[in-house]
Order: sequence, then C-alpha cells, then structure tokens
Amino acid sequence: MSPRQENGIVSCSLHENGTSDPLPLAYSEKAVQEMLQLPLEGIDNNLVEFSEAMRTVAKALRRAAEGKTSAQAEAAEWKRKFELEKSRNLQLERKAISSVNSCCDLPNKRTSDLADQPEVCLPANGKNGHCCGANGICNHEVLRDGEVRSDSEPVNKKVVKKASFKLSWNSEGSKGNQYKHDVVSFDRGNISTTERSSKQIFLKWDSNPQTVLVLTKPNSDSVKLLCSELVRWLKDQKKLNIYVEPRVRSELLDESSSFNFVQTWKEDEEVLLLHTKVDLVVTLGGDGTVLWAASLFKGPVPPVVPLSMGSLGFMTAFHSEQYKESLDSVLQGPVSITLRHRLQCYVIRETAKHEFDTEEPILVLNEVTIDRGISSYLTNLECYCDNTFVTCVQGDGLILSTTSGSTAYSLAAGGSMVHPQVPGILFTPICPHSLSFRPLILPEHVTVRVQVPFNSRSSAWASFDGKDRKQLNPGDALICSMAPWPVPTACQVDSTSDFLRSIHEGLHWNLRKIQNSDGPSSST
Ligand SMILES: NC(=O)c1ccc[n+]([C@@H]2O[C@H](COP(=O)([O-])OP(=O)(O)OC[C@H]3O[C@@H](n4cnc5c(N)ncnc54)[C@H](O)[C@@H]3O)[C@@H](O)[C@H]2O)c1
Ligand SMILES: Nc1ncnc2c1ncn2[C@@H]1O[C@H](COP(=O)(O)OP(=O)(O)OP(=O)(O)O)[C@@H](O)[C@H]1O
Repeated sequence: MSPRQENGIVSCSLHENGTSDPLPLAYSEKAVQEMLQLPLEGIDNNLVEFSEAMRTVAKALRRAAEGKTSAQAEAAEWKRKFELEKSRNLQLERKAISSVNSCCDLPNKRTSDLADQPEVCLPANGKNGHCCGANGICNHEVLRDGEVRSDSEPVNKKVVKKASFKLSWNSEGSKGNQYKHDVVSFDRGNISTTERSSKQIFLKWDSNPQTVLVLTKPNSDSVKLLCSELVRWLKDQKKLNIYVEPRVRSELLDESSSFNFVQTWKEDEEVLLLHTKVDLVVTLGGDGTVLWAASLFKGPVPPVVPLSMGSLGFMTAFHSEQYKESLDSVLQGPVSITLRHRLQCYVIRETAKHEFDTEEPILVLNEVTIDRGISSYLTNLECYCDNTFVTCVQGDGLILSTTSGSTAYSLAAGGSMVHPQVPGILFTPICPHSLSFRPLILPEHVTVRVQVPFNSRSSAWASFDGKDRKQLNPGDALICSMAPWPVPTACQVDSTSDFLRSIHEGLHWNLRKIQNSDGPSSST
C-alpha cells in the first residue's frame, strides 16, 4: 500500500486481492508518524469544522423549533382566552337583553311560554346583575351557549323547553354582608381570601324537570332489565319525557311496542343539541358509562344522576336498587352536586398551515394519555406549561388528568388522589426512566402543550378517557387546558362524603387492622 496525499486526504491503494504493498524499509515508524501527521491534522480540522457547522445548524434548528413551539403555545392560549371572552360576552349580551324582556318578573313562568323570545333572566334583586343573588348562579346565565332550535324536533312531540334551576353555594361571608367577588381582599394591608372554588354546590330547580336522558351500559341483561323498569316508572309516575340512545330504543321496542313514547335521535348532529332538550341525565352502569355520558356533550352538560351498576363506581354514588328514592329526591331538589372539571384537548398537526388549524377539540372527564403505543422505544415528549419548558418525558408516556380522573389511570401511575372539586391538572408520568420524576399538580388556568419533537424515534399516541386513539407524529402537538363546561354529577350525600366513601369502599384506602393495645408501653 502506498499512502498518497490528495487534497489533504490520505488514501492507500490496495491490490485487487486485498493485499497491500509492503512499506519500504526506509519508512520507520517515526517517518510514518511524521508523514501522517500533517494529513491527519487536516482531517481532524475538517471534521472539527464540519461538526462545529453541524452544531450551529442543530442549534439554529432547535431555536426555530422552540420558537415555533412557544408561538404555538401562545396562539393556543390566545384561542382559549378568545373562547372564554366570547362566552363572557354572550353572557353579558344575555343579561342586557334580559333587562328588556324581564322574564324573571314572572315567577316560575316556564321558558316554553317564551319560545320565540331569547331565554334570559332579569336580575331578581336588582343587584350584582345576577337573578339568583350574589352566591348563586342561574342556568340561564351560563348554559345557553349554542342553543338553537332544531328543525328536526323529535317525532310527534311538542316543543319542550328546559327546566330552569339555580346553583348556590354556602358563603360564610355573605351572612355578614361581607361577601366579596374578589378572590383576594386587601383589608388595611392584610391579605385574606374571600372566595374559594371548592365549596359545596347545591342545585335547586326553579321549574320542574320535564325531560330525562337515560344512558345505559351495553350488553348487560341486568342493565337492560332495570332500564325498561326505570323508563316505565319515569313515564307513568313522573310524567317525564324520555330520551334514550337509538340502540336502547330498539331494545325497548323489541320488548314491547308500548315503549314507543321513548324518543331518540337519528343523526349524530342531533346529539350536539341534546343539552338544549334534556333537563337531567340518568346513567345505568359503572364509571365508564358516566364517561360515555360526558362524551356525548361537547358543550354544557345537564346534571347527571349516576346509578351504580358496575364493579367499582367511583363516580356512581347512587345504588341502582334504590333508584326511585334517589330520583325522587333529585327531581325535587335541592341536591348537592359535584362540578367535575373537564379538560379540553386539541391536536395540532405539524402540517397545519397556522396555529388555529387544530382538529376538533376533545373533552375528557378523566384524562388524556400520551403514550408510546406499540413502539418499543421510550417516549420523547417535550412538555410546556404556558410558554415555559417543563420537562421531556422519557418513559412509557404521560397522563394529563382532571381531579376526577385522579383516582383512575393517574392513580395507577403513582399520581395523588385529589378531591374532584379541586380545580387543577395532574401531570403524571407513566413509568418514567428517571428516578426523580415525581408527578405534579398544575393550577387550573394553565395550558399544557405536549410536543413530539422532530428527532423523536417514533410516533406517540394520545387517547381520551381510554378511547379514540390518535397518532401523534414527530412535529405534532397536543394542547390541553381546562374546559369551560364541567360535568355536574348529583351527590348521594355531598361532594366530600361521596369522595371519601368511594376511596374507602372502592379502593379500600389505608385499610389496616388496628394495632393491639397490649404492646410495649411508652414508659418501658
Ligand atoms: N392502569 C390503569 O389503571 C388504567 C389503564 C387504562 C385505563 N384506565 C382508566 O380507565 C378509564 C376508562 O374507563 P372505562 O370504564 O371506560 O374502561 P374499563 O372498563 O377498562 O374500566 C377501567 C376501570 O377504571 C375505573 N375508573 C374509571 N374512571 C374512574 C375514576 N374517575 N376513578 C376511579 N376509577 C375509575 C372503572 O371503574 C374501571 O374499573 C380511563 O379513563 C382510565 O382512567 C386505567
Ligand atoms: N351507552 C354506551 N354506549 C357505548 N359504550 C358504553 C356506553 N356506556 C358505557 N360504555 C362503555 O362500556 C364500557 C363498560 O362500562 P362501565 O365501565 O360503565 O361498566 P363496567 O365496566 O361494568 O363498570 P366498572 O368499570 O365499574 O366495573 C366502558 O368502556 C364504557 O365506555
């Protein structure tokens, strides 16, 4: 082999048989060293230069990606603010109209009598702009978004309008006329909190509920049996209109044609208008049926009465055998409710032309999970909270959970159990490959962004309340923030008793035999 230098690169010539020329004897090791020194340095210099150039390019790319990520997060935040502002403006508009129409001057006048007028309320006390006083809120003020009269009103039925109700909560301050709307008050330089969001909320009907949607777990004979009994009772004894899913209507009609009073829908679009027709939702099943019920409502959700017919039943406080007593008391009111917050998730594709080009939002009651799917590689998920980098999740994935979902998948992944009335977003890693990655709980006002970086080895997968898996390719992102529409579930006792009962009975939380008193005493 004869080493040659061409353009600063050393090359050796090989014979076709793969052997090389023996080095001339004059080439001592030192000589070789000297000969090779210069060209090798040339290679090194080139490599160093090249790697520096690559580093600069990588840095520029990373900066561009970070810039894009932060711009996307900012855009999503603005979008969220825009939506909140829009709904706030809508409320103000309604209040303004209400002062003209004075609908609340007519106590208990049913809104159906006002079918052609905007359905709004006049402040009853002339104060605060709320018809229900300072520590309450009327459903007319919050639940009217997107309510449009459907052209396809249910077959053979008269137009029925929703029952009105008000929500109220205990406020110590209001007793002494010291009620303040501010979260924090400054009284002579002293800071005190006057308002917290986790008070027990009561629902009181202003007019009687007229329409009930009954949702049932499929493929269960006991559920089917109870469903027909319950539907009959609601119709005959309570004189209520009943809606069920198309599948359930067919099942009921198969049983008897006398169930033809039961209403349903044909098109999926009609489901979007359900909240305008339904006063109350009753679920027959387990937690999965409550999740299913919530998923049908992409906007406001009517109060839900979950009758337990599953094995665990964290969110199903009512025993199904006692459905008559339970429903009697809920229909009569007032009833304690838990406002279960939901998360609103958007997927932004890398190919999106601009930041508002997101897919339809998905609302979750438990959690959104971003995991590695069938890939055997670690996930590589860059997470941002508002515009601040949080961490990179390397492991099996990440759970962004509501506090209601804190007892579900998040719990299994090591997250804390949180009272469902506490607003917040749980940030729980799944099998992180790091010893120090403890779960976080973030405040309710933040927007979390999970980005699959371009250099990720594989795609990630998002699933929503354990359903609807969506592939997230490198460059795609998922944005998640608190949704404006919670799921109000009726309580058996109250929010806190129901939560504690479910962790005791459902999970046997901290169950341990009490220690005997006959051990060593402290004096010995
Ligand atoms: N490793 C896990 O624990 C794990 C894995 C996958 C999904 N899940 C949970 O299952 C949920 C979907 O429920 P499903 O009924 O449609 O599926 P499913 O039929 O597979 O039931 C999952 C279990 O989770 C329970 N569960 C659901 N929501 C709960 C909650 N808020 N608190 C306590 N327990 C709850 C259900 O009662 C059921 O026992 C997902 O949202 C997820 O939280 C848990
Ligand atoms: N009306 C419905 N239509 C379609 N799927 C439904 C409906 N109701 C429930 N499901 C689904 O059926 C599955 C089982 O429901 P659910 O969790 O209520 O019953 P369960 O598994 O017997 O209860 P538990 O989880 O307490 O043991 C869930 O995945 C849920 O999403």
